[in-house]
Amino acid sequence: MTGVRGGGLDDETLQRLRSRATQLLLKEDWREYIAVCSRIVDGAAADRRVLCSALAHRADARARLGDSAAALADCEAALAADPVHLGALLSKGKILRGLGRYALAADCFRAAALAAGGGCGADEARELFEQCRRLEAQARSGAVDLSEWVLAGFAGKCPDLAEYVGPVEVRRSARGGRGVFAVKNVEAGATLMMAKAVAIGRGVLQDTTDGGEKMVVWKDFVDRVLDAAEKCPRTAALIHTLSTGEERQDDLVVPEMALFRQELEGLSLTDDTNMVMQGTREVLDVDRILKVLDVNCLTEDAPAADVLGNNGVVNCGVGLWILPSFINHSCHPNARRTHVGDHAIVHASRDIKAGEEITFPYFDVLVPVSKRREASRAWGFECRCDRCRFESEDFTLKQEILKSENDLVNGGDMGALVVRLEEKMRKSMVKERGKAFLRASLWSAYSAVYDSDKLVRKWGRRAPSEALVAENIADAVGGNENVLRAMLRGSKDANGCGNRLEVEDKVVRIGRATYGKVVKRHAMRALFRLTLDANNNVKV
Ligand SMILES: C[S@@+](CC[C@H](N)C(=O)[O-])C[C@H]1O[C@@H](n2cnc3c(N)ncnc32)[C@H](O)[C@@H]1O
Repeated sequence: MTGVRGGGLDDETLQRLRSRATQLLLKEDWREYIAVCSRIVDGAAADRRVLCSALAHRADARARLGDSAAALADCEAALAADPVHLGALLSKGKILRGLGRYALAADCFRAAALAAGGGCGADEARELFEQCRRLEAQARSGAVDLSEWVLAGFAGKCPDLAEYVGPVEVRRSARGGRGVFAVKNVEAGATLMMAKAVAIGRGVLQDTTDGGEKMVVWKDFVDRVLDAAEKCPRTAALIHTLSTGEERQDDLVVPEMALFRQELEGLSLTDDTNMVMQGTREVLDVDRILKVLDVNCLTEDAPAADVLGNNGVVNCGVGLWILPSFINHSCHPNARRTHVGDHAIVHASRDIKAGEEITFPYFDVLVPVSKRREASRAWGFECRCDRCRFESEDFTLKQEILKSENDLVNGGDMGALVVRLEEKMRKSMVKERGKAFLRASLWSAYSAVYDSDKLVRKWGRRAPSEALVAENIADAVGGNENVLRAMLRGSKDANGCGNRLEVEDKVVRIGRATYGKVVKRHAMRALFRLTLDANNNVKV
C-alpha cells in the first residue's frame, strides 16, 4: 500500500512529480517547474520536509524569472515552517544578494553554513557569505580593484560588483532639469557611482550588420526593461523618476538620494519618496517607459565609455542605468564610465570640486564646435557649456576658428592649419584652458600631423609636441582614450613634458583619468598596450 502524505499526495504521486520537476529543471522550463512545485506545495502541507524543499525550489525558479517578491515570500514560508532549512536559507540569501541587500544576504549564508554543519552545502554557504561581505564593503566604500582580472586578460567570469552611490547628489541643474553634483572634492580617477543595469540588450554584430539586427537587440532590451518594471515595484519607482523628455524642465522632481541606495528598507523616506514608491505601478505604462528609454539609454560604445572584458568582440550594447541617467552632457566633461558586465562604473576623468556638476560627453567632443552643436541638437538640446560659449563667443578667435573648421572639412595640409592656429593663440595670449578647448576641437588636424612622418618632418619644429598637446587637452577635457594614446606615443620624445619619470607619471595620471582607479598602476600597463593596439577610429 502506498503512503499518503498529510495534504493528500501519496508517495507514488510525489515521486512522479519530483521526476517531472527534475526533467523541467534540466530543460530550464521555469514556468512549468513552478507549476509542478506548486502541486507539491499544495499537496504536502503536513510534511514539513517536503513542503520546505518544494517552496525553496519554487523560490529559485521564481527568482530566475525575476519575480523576487514572490520568491522571497516562498523562502519566508519555508523558513516559518523550518527556520534552519538549508535550501530556503541559500535561496533567500541569493535573492537578497541579487537585490543588493548584501548584509541581509550575508546573514542568510551565515545561518546556512551553520545549518549545513560540515555537510553538503557548507562550502557553498561559506563562499557566498564571504562574497556578500566583500560586496557589502564595496557598496559602502566603492573600493574595487579590477587589476587581477585585467592582468589575466579578462579571463573567466567578470568580477562581482556591488552598487555604490559615491559623493554625489541629484540637484537642479543650471543646464535645465536635474543633474548630478559632487558633494565633496574628488580626484581624477575616483569612483563616483557604480550602477547595475535595469536591463541590457547586447548583440554580437558583424561589421556589416544592417539596422535590422540592431532593432532585434533593441526590442529584446525593451522587453527586459518592461519585465523588470512589472516584477519589481522598486525598479518601476526608479524608472518613474527619469525624464520622458516631455516634461517642462521646472516640473522635473529632484529625487531623494535614498531612493538610489539599495538598503532602502530600514531608511526613513519622506512622504514624497514613499508616494513615488507606491504610486508608480499605476502610472508607469509602456508608452511612458519607451519615452524614458529614448532619453536615458546609454550605449556601451558611446564616447566616454570603456568596455572591459569583451575581448575585442564587436558588441552592440545598450542599457538603462538609473543614477547615471541623471548625468548631463558637457563638451568640457569631467567624468567617464567603464562597463564591467552589467555594471556601469562612473569615475572622475579630471579633478572635480565640491558643488561642481558631474558631466560626461554624450557624443564625440574632439570635434569642432559646429559639429558638436549639430550633435546636441540631434539630442534635443543646445549645449551651452563653457567650452561651447568660449568657442562661439570669443571675438578675436572667431575668424580663425571658422577658417580652421573650413580647412578641416576641405582637407589640405593639416600641419599648416595647426601651425597657423598655434600662432594665432600665441599672439592672442589664449590661456592654457582656451588652448586645450581649441586643440580638442581641431584634434583631427593635430592627430593627422602626428600620424604622418612626412608632416612631422615638415612641421614638427613649429607644432607643439604630441605629448604636450595630449597633456593640455587631458587637463581641460579629461582623460580619454584618444588623448591617452597620443600621450603614450608622444611620451617617447616628450619634449617640453619633463624628464622620463615626470613623463611616466603624466602617462599614469591620464591613464587613471581614462580608466579610473579601479585599475591599479601595475595593471594599467596592460590597458596601455590595448589602447595602443586599438585601431585608430576608437571612440573618445
Ligand atoms: C539622460 S538625461 C539627463 C538628466 C536630465 N537632465 C533630467 O533632468 O532627467 C538627458 C536629457 O537631459 C538634458 N540635457 C543633458 N545635457 C544637457 C545639456 N548640456 N544642456 C541642456 N540639456 C541637457 C536633455 O534634455 C537630454 O535629453
